[in-house]
Amino acid sequence: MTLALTCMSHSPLLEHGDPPAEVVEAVEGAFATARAFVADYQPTLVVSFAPDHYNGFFYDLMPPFCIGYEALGVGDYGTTEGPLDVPTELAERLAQHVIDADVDVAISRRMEVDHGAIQPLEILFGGIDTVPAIPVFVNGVAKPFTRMRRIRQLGAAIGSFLADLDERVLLIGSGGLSHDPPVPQWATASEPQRAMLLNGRHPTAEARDARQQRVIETAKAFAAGEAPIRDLNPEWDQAMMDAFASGDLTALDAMTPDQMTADAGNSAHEVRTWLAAFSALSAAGSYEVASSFYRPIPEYIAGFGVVTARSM
Ligand SMILES: O=C(O)CCC(=O)/C=C/C=C(\O)C(=O)O
Ligand SMILES: [Fe+2]
Repeated sequence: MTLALTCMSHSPLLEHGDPPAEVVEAVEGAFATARAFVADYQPTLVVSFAPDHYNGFFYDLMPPFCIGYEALGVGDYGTTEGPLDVPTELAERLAQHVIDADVDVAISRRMEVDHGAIQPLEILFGGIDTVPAIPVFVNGVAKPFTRMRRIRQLGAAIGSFLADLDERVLLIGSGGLSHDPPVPQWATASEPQRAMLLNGRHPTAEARDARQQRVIETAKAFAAGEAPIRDLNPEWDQAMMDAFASGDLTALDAMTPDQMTADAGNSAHEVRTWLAAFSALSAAGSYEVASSFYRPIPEYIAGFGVVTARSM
């Protein structure tokens, strides 16, 4: 019936990075604003668009997007491990609706989700099973990428289902604007990294720690100006946020995956979750942005944004 939205960057460095206190305070303030927006809206259902970082989806079978009928947090970077409260029958109806709308979405009856899906739930709701939530995986790190038009169509199909429900639905889009954290790329990966990208499910504690430590060390080097990764791109980020706020999402159809990578980094494709969420929101009619926060934060390797919006 009504739709609202929170899109936010996530970062494995939220608990492991060390930005200046003033920056941490500003980010906490943006989270508090989003929390108040959500508390005021009182959602009865969450639909969460999130990427994965080779914790739940691997190159042995990599869909562009996937609806979870059941889901489990894997517990990476200190996030909560265990089941989300997924309304399975509703998720099944959602997937059927999306497929009927000519978007051939994958489904999972046991979706494993990582910090990308879990951090917003923890930040906004204080836990991963405090509100019914349907997770929708949107590939944001693993080539090949769909065109942005396709993400807009996915969001529209999901939004048209949600807009007819007798529920107060909060849409979440999780992930970066510009950023290029050290997620291995198949083309340049070592053999051990390729084995992880292919099927690295359920790593040992030591293997997970080694992966995580590499990200933490890269963030320190990046903040010192010494990491071989792409710079943040605040102009690109602001243009994306302006486009989402404008309500004209078709303007983003012209973007190409290669240019997005070149402009804003390998993980800038996570912004697809924002497009899916805004496109779903627009299915309920015009919308307005209620709050908007942005900071380029090298210590988090992120052009870091937090936006809330609601249909009018
Ligand atoms: O384990 C690996 O090697 C992958 C690294 C990783 O998970 C990095 C994640 C970074 C983000 O989620 C981000 O900045 O959006
Ligand atoms: Fe990410």
